[in-house]
Amino acid sequence: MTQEPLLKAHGLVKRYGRVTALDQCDFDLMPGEILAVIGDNGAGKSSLIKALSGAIQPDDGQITLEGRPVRFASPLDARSHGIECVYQTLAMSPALSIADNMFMGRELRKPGIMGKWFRKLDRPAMEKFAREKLTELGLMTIQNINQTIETLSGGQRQGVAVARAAAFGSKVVILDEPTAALGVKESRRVLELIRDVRSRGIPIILISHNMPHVFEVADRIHIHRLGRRLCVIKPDDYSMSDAVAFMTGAKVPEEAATAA
Ligand SMILES: Nc1ncnc2c1ncn2[C@@H]1O[C@H](COP(=O)(O)OP(=O)(O)OP(=O)(O)O)[C@@H](O)[C@H]1O
Repeated sequence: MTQEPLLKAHGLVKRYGRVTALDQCDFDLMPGEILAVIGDNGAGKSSLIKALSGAIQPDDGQITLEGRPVRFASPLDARSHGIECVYQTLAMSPALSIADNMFMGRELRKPGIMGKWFRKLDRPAMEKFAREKLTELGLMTIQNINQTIETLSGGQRQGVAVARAAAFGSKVVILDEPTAALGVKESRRVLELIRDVRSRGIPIILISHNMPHVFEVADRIHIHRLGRRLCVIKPDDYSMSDAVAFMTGAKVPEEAATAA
C-alpha cells in the first residue's frame, strides 16, 4: 500500500511585484520523514515554507494536510493545525526564562471564573511541562528551567526552539537553517535532536545550505530551483556534488529521480 503525503502542495504561485518567488511549485512531505529542502539563494525556499506555515498566502495553488484542503490565514492558524515553524531568528525573548519562552502566547493559566487574560499564570504547571519536554528530547543539559534565554549557548537556544516546536507541533515541524549559526559540537546536538523528533513520529522539513548536514539526516531531499521543485532525491542515490549541480543548473537530473 502506498503511503499518502501528510502535507502536500500543488501548483503554488507567489509573486512579489514582478518577482515570481513560487512558480507552480509542488511539494510533499511523507509521514515520519525528515525532508530537506535545498536550493540556491533566491530559489524560493523561504517562500515555500512561509506558504506552508501560514506566514504568506500563495496567489494560486492548493495545500492539503492529511488529505484535506487547508488555507492558512496566519502562522497562528497553521499552528492550530499542528504545523510549527522555527525561523532562523528563533523568535524568542532573551530576557524571559526557558519556561516562558516555551509557551509564548500559549501560557497556562490557573482556573477561575474570569476571562483567560485576567487569570494568573500557572507557573508550576508551565515549568513542569517545559522540563518534561526538554527531558523527553534529552535537552536537560540545561540546569534551570528559570534560566533566561540570553544565558544559553546558541545550540541550547536552538534546542529550546526545536523542543517548543516539537512540543506543540503535533503534525509537522519546519526548521529554517537550524545549524547556520552554530559550532561543530552544537550543530551535532541539533542534528541529534532532529532525529529524536523524527523518532517520536513527527516529520520534519529542514531548510539548509549545509550539504553534509542535509546528507547526514535527510530521508529525502527536495531540490528547489527557480521557484519550483526540480526533483526529489534520496541521499544514498546521489553525491553532494550532484545535488549542488542540480541546484545550480550545472546538471539536469534524470527523470527517475523526480519520483523518489
Ligand atoms: N517580501 C518580499 N518582497 C519582494 N521580493 C521578495 C520578498 N520575499 C522574497 N522575495 C523574492 O522572492 C525570491 C525568492 O526568495 P526566497 O527568500 O523565497 O528564496 P530563498 O531560496 O529562501 O533564498 P535564500 O536561500 O537566499 O534565503 C527572491 O528573488 C526574493 O528576492
